[in-house]
Amino acid sequence: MSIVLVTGGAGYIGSHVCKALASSGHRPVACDDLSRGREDHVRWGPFEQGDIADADWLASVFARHRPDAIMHLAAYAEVGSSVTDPSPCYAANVSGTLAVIEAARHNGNCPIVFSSTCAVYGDAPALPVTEASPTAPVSPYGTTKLIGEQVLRHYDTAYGLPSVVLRYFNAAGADPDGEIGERHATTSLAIPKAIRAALGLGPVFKLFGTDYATADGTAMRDYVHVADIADAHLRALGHLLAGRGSLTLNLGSGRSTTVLELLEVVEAVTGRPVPVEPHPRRSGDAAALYANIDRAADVLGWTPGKSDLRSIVASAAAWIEKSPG
Ligand SMILES: NC(=O)c1ccc[n+]([C@@H]2O[C@H](COP(=O)([O-])OP(=O)(O)OC[C@H]3O[C@@H](n4cnc5c(N)ncnc54)[C@H](O)[C@@H]3O)[C@@H](O)[C@H]2O)c1
Ligand SMILES: O=c1ccn([C@@H]2O[C@H](COP(=O)(O)OP(=O)(O)O[C@H]3O[C@H](CO)[C@H](O)[C@H](O)[C@H]3O)[C@@H](O)[C@H]2O)c(=O)[nH]1
Repeated sequence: MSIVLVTGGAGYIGSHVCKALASSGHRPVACDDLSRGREDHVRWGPFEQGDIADADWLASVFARHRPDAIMHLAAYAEVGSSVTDPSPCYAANVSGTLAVIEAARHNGNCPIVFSSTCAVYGDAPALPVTEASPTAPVSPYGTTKLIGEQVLRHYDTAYGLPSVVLRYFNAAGADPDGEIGERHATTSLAIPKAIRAALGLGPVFKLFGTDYATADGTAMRDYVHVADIADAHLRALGHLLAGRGSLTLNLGSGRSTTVLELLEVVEAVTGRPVPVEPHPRRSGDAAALYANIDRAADVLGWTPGKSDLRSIVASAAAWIEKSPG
Protein backbone atom coordinates (compact mmCIF):
# COMPACT_ATOMS: atom_id res chain seq x y z
CA MET A 1 0.00 0.00 0.00
CA SER A 2 1.27 3.46 -0.89
CA ILE A 3 0.19 6.79 0.53
CA VAL A 4 -0.45 9.21 -2.34
CA LEU A 5 -1.20 12.92 -2.11
CA VAL A 6 -3.71 13.75 -4.84
CA THR A 7 -3.84 17.50 -5.42
CA GLY A 8 -7.14 18.40 -7.04
CA GLY A 9 -8.54 15.23 -5.44
CA ALA A 10 -12.01 16.79 -5.05
CA GLY A 11 -12.14 17.65 -8.76
CA TYR A 12 -13.53 15.77 -11.73
CA ILE A 13 -10.52 13.67 -12.72
CA GLY A 14 -8.89 13.75 -9.25
CA SER A 15 -11.88 12.09 -7.58
CA HIS A 16 -11.77 9.26 -10.14
CA VAL A 17 -8.03 8.90 -9.51
CA CYS A 18 -8.66 8.69 -5.73
CA LYS A 19 -11.28 5.98 -6.26
CA ALA A 20 -8.91 3.98 -8.49
CA LEU A 21 -6.08 4.29 -5.95
CA ALA A 22 -8.29 3.09 -3.09
CA SER A 23 -9.66 0.23 -5.22
CA SER A 24 -6.06 -0.93 -5.73
CA GLY A 25 -5.28 -0.86 -2.01
CA HIS A 26 -3.55 2.53 -1.83
CA ARG A 27 -4.39 5.44 0.48
CA PRO A 28 -5.23 8.64 -1.43
CA VAL A 29 -5.05 11.91 0.48
CA ALA A 30 -7.13 14.47 -1.44
CA CYS A 31 -5.64 17.98 -1.26
CA ASP A 32 -7.91 20.67 -2.69
CA ASP A 33 -9.01 24.23 -2.03
CA LEU A 34 -12.55 23.42 -3.27
CA SER A 35 -12.43 26.35 -5.71
CA ARG A 36 -13.81 23.97 -8.34
CA GLY A 37 -13.96 20.66 -6.46
CA ARG A 38 -16.62 19.09 -4.26
CA GLU A 39 -16.02 17.79 -0.77
CA ASP A 40 -18.75 15.17 -1.23
CA HIS A 41 -16.60 13.62 -3.99
CA VAL A 42 -13.80 12.96 -1.48
CA ARG A 43 -14.76 9.46 -0.32
CA TRP A 44 -11.73 7.25 -0.53
CA GLY A 45 -9.33 8.72 2.01
CA PRO A 46 -8.54 11.76 4.13
CA PHE A 47 -9.18 15.31 2.93
CA GLU A 48 -6.79 18.24 3.35
CA GLN A 49 -8.25 21.61 2.36
CA GLY A 50 -5.83 24.31 1.26
CA ASP A 51 -4.17 26.17 -1.58
CA ILE A 52 -1.29 24.36 -3.29
CA ALA A 53 0.54 27.68 -3.64
CA ASP A 54 0.77 27.84 0.20
CA ALA A 55 4.18 26.27 0.94
CA ASP A 56 3.58 26.13 4.72
CA TRP A 57 0.30 24.27 4.27
CA LEU A 58 1.95 21.84 1.84
CA ALA A 59 4.80 21.24 4.32
CA SER A 60 2.29 20.41 7.05
CA VAL A 61 0.40 18.02 4.74
CA PHE A 62 3.65 16.21 3.91
CA ALA A 63 4.54 16.03 7.62
CA ARG A 64 1.12 14.61 8.55
CA HIS A 65 0.89 11.97 5.81
CA ARG A 66 4.48 11.16 4.74
CA PRO A 67 3.43 10.24 1.18
CA ASP A 68 5.23 7.81 -1.10
CA ALA A 69 4.17 9.80 -4.19
CA ILE A 70 2.17 12.81 -5.37
CA MET A 71 -0.37 13.00 -8.15
CA HIS A 72 -0.59 16.66 -9.04
CA LEU A 73 -3.93 17.43 -10.70
CA ALA A 74 -4.89 20.71 -8.99
CA ALA A 75 -5.05 23.39 -11.65
CA TYR A 76 -7.04 26.02 -13.35
CA ALA A 77 -8.23 23.91 -16.26
CA GLU A 78 -10.29 25.99 -18.69
CA VAL A 79 -8.82 26.88 -22.05
CA GLY A 80 -11.26 29.65 -23.07
CA SER A 81 -11.28 31.65 -19.85
CA SER A 82 -7.48 31.35 -19.53
CA VAL A 83 -7.35 33.68 -22.54
CA THR A 84 -9.69 36.36 -21.17
CA ASP A 85 -8.45 36.09 -17.56
CA PRO A 86 -5.00 34.45 -17.38
CA SER A 87 -4.16 35.55 -13.82
CA PRO A 88 -5.80 32.67 -11.86
CA CYS A 89 -4.44 30.21 -14.40
CA TYR A 90 -0.85 31.38 -13.84
CA ALA A 91 -1.36 31.49 -10.05
CA ALA A 92 -2.55 27.88 -9.79
CA ASN A 93 -0.66 26.28 -12.66
CA VAL A 94 2.70 28.03 -12.34
CA SER A 95 3.04 29.33 -8.74
CA GLY A 96 1.00 26.41 -7.35
CA THR A 97 2.79 23.78 -9.39
CA LEU A 98 6.21 25.16 -8.44
CA ALA A 99 5.23 24.99 -4.75
CA VAL A 100 4.16 21.35 -5.16
CA ILE A 101 7.38 20.46 -6.95
CA GLU A 102 9.48 22.26 -4.31
CA ALA A 103 7.62 20.38 -1.56
CA ALA A 104 8.37 17.10 -3.34
CA ARG A 105 12.06 18.00 -3.64
CA HIS A 106 12.29 18.86 0.06
CA ASN A 107 10.58 15.62 1.02
CA GLY A 108 13.13 13.13 -0.25
CA ASN A 109 12.41 13.71 -3.96
CA CYS A 110 8.89 12.34 -3.62
CA PRO A 111 7.93 11.08 -7.13
CA ILE A 112 5.30 13.08 -9.02
CA VAL A 113 2.66 12.14 -11.57
CA PHE A 114 1.77 15.42 -13.30
CA SER A 115 -1.48 16.22 -15.17
CA SER A 116 -0.49 17.85 -18.39
CA THR A 117 -2.56 18.29 -21.50
CA CYS A 118 -2.64 18.00 -25.27
CA ALA A 119 -3.03 21.80 -25.19
CA VAL A 120 0.79 21.93 -24.93
CA TYR A 121 0.93 20.96 -28.62
CA GLY A 122 -1.20 23.87 -29.86
CA ASP A 123 -1.99 23.53 -33.55
CA ALA A 124 0.02 20.41 -34.27
CA PRO A 125 1.62 20.40 -37.74
CA ALA A 126 0.98 16.66 -38.17
CA LEU A 127 -1.54 14.20 -36.75
CA PRO A 128 -1.69 12.08 -34.72
CA VAL A 129 0.63 13.81 -32.28
CA THR A 130 3.40 11.85 -30.62
CA GLU A 131 5.26 12.89 -27.50
CA ALA A 132 8.05 14.09 -29.81
CA SER A 133 5.75 16.45 -31.73
CA PRO A 134 6.67 20.13 -31.27
CA THR A 135 5.09 21.92 -28.32
CA ALA A 136 3.62 25.32 -29.24
CA PRO A 137 0.61 26.09 -27.02
CA VAL A 138 -1.99 28.56 -28.35
CA SER A 139 -3.56 29.40 -24.95
CA PRO A 140 -2.27 30.63 -21.58
CA TYR A 141 -3.59 27.34 -20.15
CA GLY A 142 -1.40 25.25 -22.47
CA THR A 143 1.56 27.53 -21.78
CA THR A 144 1.26 27.15 -18.00
CA LYS A 145 1.13 23.37 -18.30
CA LEU A 146 4.22 23.35 -20.50
CA ILE A 147 6.02 25.45 -17.87
CA GLY A 148 5.12 22.81 -15.26
CA GLU A 149 6.57 20.11 -17.51
CA GLN A 150 9.78 22.09 -18.01
CA VAL A 151 10.24 22.66 -14.27
CA LEU A 152 9.89 18.91 -13.72
CA ARG A 153 12.44 18.16 -16.41
CA HIS A 154 14.95 20.62 -14.94
CA TYR A 155 14.40 19.35 -11.38
CA ASP A 156 14.98 15.78 -12.50
CA THR A 157 18.24 16.74 -14.21
CA ALA A 158 19.50 18.91 -11.35
CA TYR A 159 18.06 17.21 -8.25
CA GLY A 160 17.02 13.74 -9.39
CA LEU A 161 13.29 14.35 -8.82
CA PRO A 162 11.43 11.65 -10.82
CA SER A 163 8.14 12.37 -12.58
CA VAL A 164 5.69 10.96 -15.07
CA VAL A 165 4.05 13.67 -17.18
CA LEU A 166 0.66 12.53 -18.48
CA ARG A 167 -0.60 14.63 -21.38
CA TYR A 168 -4.30 13.87 -21.29
CA PHE A 169 -6.32 14.64 -24.37
CA ASN A 170 -10.01 15.43 -23.68
CA ALA A 171 -11.03 13.69 -20.47
CA ALA A 172 -14.68 12.70 -20.61
CA GLY A 173 -17.29 10.32 -19.23
CA ALA A 174 -18.10 9.35 -15.67
CA ASP A 175 -17.36 6.59 -13.16
CA PRO A 176 -18.80 3.34 -14.60
CA ASP A 177 -20.36 2.59 -11.16
CA GLY A 178 -22.19 5.95 -11.30
CA GLU A 179 -20.72 7.16 -7.98
CA ILE A 180 -18.98 10.28 -9.31
CA GLY A 181 -18.72 12.34 -12.48
CA GLU A 182 -18.13 15.84 -13.76
CA ARG A 183 -20.13 18.22 -11.56
CA HIS A 184 -18.85 21.78 -11.74
CA ALA A 185 -21.11 24.70 -10.85
CA THR A 186 -20.63 25.73 -14.47
CA THR A 187 -18.95 23.66 -17.15
CA SER A 188 -17.21 24.68 -20.35
CA LEU A 189 -16.84 21.12 -21.66
CA ALA A 190 -18.46 20.02 -24.91
CA ILE A 191 -19.86 16.63 -23.83
CA PRO A 192 -21.79 17.72 -20.70
CA LYS A 193 -22.98 20.85 -22.49
CA ALA A 194 -24.29 18.87 -25.46
CA ILE A 195 -25.99 16.27 -23.24
CA ARG A 196 -27.61 18.95 -21.11
CA ALA A 197 -28.84 20.76 -24.22
CA ALA A 198 -30.33 17.53 -25.59
CA LEU A 199 -32.05 16.69 -22.30
CA GLY A 200 -33.44 20.22 -21.91
CA LEU A 201 -31.34 20.74 -18.77
CA GLY A 202 -29.19 23.50 -20.25
CA PRO A 203 -29.11 26.14 -22.97
CA VAL A 204 -28.78 25.51 -26.68
CA PHE A 205 -25.32 24.13 -27.62
CA LYS A 206 -23.04 26.86 -28.92
CA LEU A 207 -20.92 25.36 -31.67
CA PHE A 208 -17.61 27.24 -31.54
CA GLY A 209 -16.17 27.36 -35.04
CA THR A 210 -17.54 25.93 -38.28
CA ASP A 211 -14.67 27.04 -40.53
CA TYR A 212 -11.81 24.82 -39.34
CA ALA A 213 -9.82 22.90 -41.94
CA THR A 214 -11.42 19.57 -40.94
CA ALA A 215 -13.79 17.34 -42.90
CA ASP A 216 -16.95 19.07 -41.57
CA GLY A 217 -15.41 22.41 -40.52
CA THR A 218 -15.64 21.79 -36.76
CA ALA A 219 -12.75 21.28 -34.34
CA MET A 220 -11.36 17.79 -33.92
CA ARG A 221 -10.50 16.29 -30.52
CA ASP A 222 -9.61 12.97 -28.92
CA TYR A 223 -12.00 12.06 -26.08
CA VAL A 224 -10.64 9.60 -23.51
CA HIS A 225 -12.61 8.03 -20.67
CA VAL A 226 -11.80 9.39 -17.23
CA ALA A 227 -11.63 5.81 -15.89
CA ASP A 228 -8.90 5.01 -18.42
CA ILE A 229 -7.01 8.12 -17.29
CA ALA A 230 -7.33 6.98 -13.67
CA ASP A 231 -5.96 3.55 -14.64
CA ALA A 232 -2.95 5.20 -16.29
CA HIS A 233 -2.21 6.99 -13.00
CA LEU A 234 -1.99 3.64 -11.19
CA ARG A 235 0.42 2.35 -13.81
CA ALA A 236 2.49 5.55 -13.67
CA LEU A 237 2.70 5.16 -9.89
CA GLY A 238 3.97 1.60 -10.27
CA HIS A 239 6.54 2.79 -12.80
CA LEU A 240 7.86 5.52 -10.50
CA LEU A 241 7.91 3.39 -7.34
CA ALA A 242 9.86 0.74 -9.23
CA GLY A 243 12.48 3.43 -9.90
CA ARG A 244 12.11 3.28 -13.66
CA GLY A 245 12.68 7.01 -14.18
CA SER A 246 10.96 10.01 -15.68
CA LEU A 247 8.64 9.87 -18.68
CA THR A 248 6.22 11.91 -20.77
CA LEU A 249 3.18 10.11 -22.19
CA ASN A 250 0.12 10.95 -24.27
CA LEU A 251 -3.19 9.64 -22.91
CA GLY A 252 -5.89 9.65 -25.55
CA SER A 253 -8.16 7.18 -27.28
CA GLY A 254 -6.07 7.42 -30.46
CA ARG A 255 -9.23 8.40 -32.38
CA SER A 256 -10.30 11.76 -33.74
CA THR A 257 -13.83 13.17 -33.39
CA THR A 258 -15.16 16.46 -34.72
CA VAL A 259 -17.68 18.44 -32.71
CA LEU A 260 -20.43 17.55 -35.21
CA GLU A 261 -19.58 13.85 -34.95
CA LEU A 262 -19.75 14.20 -31.18
CA LEU A 263 -23.20 15.78 -31.40
CA GLU A 264 -24.41 12.84 -33.52
CA VAL A 265 -23.32 10.40 -30.82
CA VAL A 266 -25.00 12.51 -28.13
CA GLU A 267 -28.21 12.42 -30.17
CA ALA A 268 -27.95 8.64 -30.64
CA VAL A 269 -27.33 8.02 -26.93
CA THR A 270 -29.99 10.39 -25.58
CA GLY A 271 -32.49 9.73 -28.38
CA ARG A 272 -33.05 13.48 -28.61
CA PRO A 273 -31.83 16.21 -30.96
CA VAL A 274 -29.16 18.61 -29.70
CA PRO A 275 -30.29 22.19 -30.33
CA VAL A 276 -27.26 23.91 -31.89
CA GLU A 277 -26.31 27.51 -32.54
CA PRO A 278 -23.19 28.22 -34.66
CA HIS A 279 -20.72 30.68 -33.11
CA PRO A 280 -17.30 32.03 -34.04
CA ARG A 281 -14.25 30.08 -32.91
CA ARG A 282 -13.46 30.19 -29.17
CA SER A 283 -10.16 31.98 -28.41
CA GLY A 284 -7.34 29.65 -27.46
CA ASP A 285 -8.84 26.56 -29.16
CA ALA A 286 -6.62 24.39 -31.32
CA ALA A 287 -8.15 23.23 -34.62
CA ALA A 288 -7.40 19.53 -34.49
CA LEU A 289 -5.68 17.18 -32.05
CA TYR A 290 -5.59 13.45 -31.56
CA ALA A 291 -3.05 11.22 -29.96
CA ASN A 292 -0.60 8.57 -30.91
CA ILE A 293 -0.74 6.41 -27.76
CA ASP A 294 1.88 3.82 -28.59
CA ARG A 295 4.30 4.95 -25.90
CA ALA A 296 1.80 4.57 -23.03
CA ALA A 297 1.00 1.09 -24.35
CA ASP A 298 4.68 0.13 -24.65
CA VAL A 299 5.92 1.54 -21.35
CA LEU A 300 2.92 1.17 -19.03
CA GLY A 301 0.96 -1.56 -20.83
CA TRP A 302 -1.94 0.92 -20.87
CA THR A 303 -4.85 0.72 -23.29
CA PRO A 304 -7.92 3.00 -23.28
CA GLY A 305 -10.37 0.11 -23.02
CA LYS A 306 -13.37 2.21 -21.95
CA SER A 307 -12.86 5.05 -24.43
CA ASP A 308 -15.15 4.25 -27.33
CA LEU A 309 -17.16 7.44 -27.78
CA ARG A 310 -20.58 5.88 -27.30
CA SER A 311 -19.56 4.42 -23.91
CA ILE A 312 -18.06 7.76 -22.89
CA VAL A 313 -21.21 9.68 -23.78
CA ALA A 314 -23.48 7.02 -22.26
CA SER A 315 -21.64 7.16 -18.93
CA ALA A 316 -21.72 10.98 -18.95
CA ALA A 317 -25.43 11.02 -19.80
CA ALA A 318 -26.23 8.46 -17.06
CA TRP A 319 -24.35 10.63 -14.56
CA ILE A 320 -26.14 13.83 -15.63
CA GLU A 321 -29.53 12.12 -15.48
CA LYS A 322 -28.73 10.80 -12.00
CA SER A 323 -27.40 14.12 -10.75
CA PRO A 324 -28.88 16.84 -12.95
CA GLY A 325 -28.22 19.78 -10.57
N1 LIG B 1 -10.64 17.81 -18.17
C1 LIG B 1 -9.80 17.59 -19.19
O1 LIG B 1 -10.20 17.25 -20.30
C2 LIG B 1 -8.32 17.72 -18.98
C3 LIG B 1 -7.49 17.49 -20.09
C4 LIG B 1 -6.11 17.61 -19.90
C5 LIG B 1 -5.59 17.91 -18.65
N2 LIG B 1 -6.43 18.12 -17.62
C6 LIG B 1 -5.83 18.42 -16.32
O2 LIG B 1 -6.33 17.50 -15.36
C7 LIG B 1 -6.37 18.10 -14.07
C8 LIG B 1 -7.74 17.93 -13.45
O3 LIG B 1 -8.70 18.55 -14.30
P1 LIG B 1 -10.25 18.44 -14.04
O4 LIG B 1 -10.91 18.42 -15.37
O5 LIG B 1 -10.52 17.35 -13.06
O6 LIG B 1 -10.55 19.86 -13.39
P2 LIG B 1 -11.23 20.23 -12.00
O7 LIG B 1 -11.37 21.71 -12.01
O8 LIG B 1 -12.45 19.43 -11.77
O9 LIG B 1 -10.15 19.77 -10.95
C9 LIG B 1 -9.12 20.61 -10.47
C10 LIG B 1 -9.21 20.64 -8.97
O10 LIG B 1 -8.13 21.43 -8.48
C11 LIG B 1 -8.61 22.23 -7.43
N3 LIG B 1 -7.76 23.41 -7.36
C12 LIG B 1 -7.63 24.39 -8.29
N4 LIG B 1 -6.73 25.30 -7.88
C13 LIG B 1 -6.27 24.88 -6.67
C14 LIG B 1 -5.32 25.39 -5.75
N5 LIG B 1 -4.67 26.54 -5.98
N6 LIG B 1 -5.09 24.69 -4.62
C15 LIG B 1 -5.73 23.54 -4.37
N7 LIG B 1 -6.65 23.01 -5.20
C16 LIG B 1 -6.92 23.67 -6.34
C17 LIG B 1 -10.06 22.56 -7.78
O11 LIG B 1 -10.85 22.90 -6.66
C18 LIG B 1 -10.50 21.25 -8.44
O12 LIG B 1 -11.09 20.38 -7.51
C19 LIG B 1 -5.97 19.56 -14.29
O13 LIG B 1 -4.60 19.68 -13.97
C20 LIG B 1 -6.20 19.78 -15.77
O14 LIG B 1 -5.38 20.79 -16.26
C21 LIG B 1 -7.77 18.04 -17.74
O1 LIG C 1 -20.07 24.60 -25.62
C1 LIG C 1 -19.11 24.18 -26.29
C2 LIG C 1 -17.98 23.60 -25.68
C3 LIG C 1 -16.95 23.16 -26.50
N1 LIG C 1 -17.04 23.27 -27.85
C4 LIG C 1 -15.95 22.79 -28.69
O2 LIG C 1 -15.73 21.43 -28.40
C5 LIG C 1 -14.34 21.13 -28.44
C6 LIG C 1 -13.92 20.55 -27.09
O3 LIG C 1 -14.03 21.57 -26.11
P1 LIG C 1 -13.94 21.29 -24.53
O4 LIG C 1 -14.21 22.58 -23.84
O5 LIG C 1 -14.78 20.11 -24.17
O6 LIG C 1 -12.46 20.83 -24.35
P2 LIG C 1 -11.12 21.61 -24.68
O7 LIG C 1 -10.50 20.88 -25.82
O8 LIG C 1 -11.28 23.06 -24.82
O9 LIG C 1 -10.35 21.46 -23.29
C7 LIG C 1 -10.17 20.22 -22.60
O10 LIG C 1 -9.10 19.59 -23.12
C8 LIG C 1 -8.00 20.44 -23.17
C9 LIG C 1 -7.01 19.80 -24.03
O11 LIG C 1 -7.46 20.05 -25.36
C10 LIG C 1 -7.58 20.86 -21.78
O12 LIG C 1 -6.63 20.12 -21.16
C11 LIG C 1 -8.70 21.24 -20.88
O13 LIG C 1 -8.36 21.11 -19.52
C12 LIG C 1 -9.93 20.49 -21.11
O14 LIG C 1 -10.98 21.25 -20.57
C13 LIG C 1 -13.63 22.45 -28.75
O15 LIG C 1 -13.39 22.50 -30.13
C14 LIG C 1 -14.65 23.52 -28.38
O16 LIG C 1 -14.56 24.70 -29.12
C15 LIG C 1 -18.15 23.83 -28.46
O17 LIG C 1 -18.23 23.93 -29.68
N2 LIG C 1 -19.15 24.27 -27.66
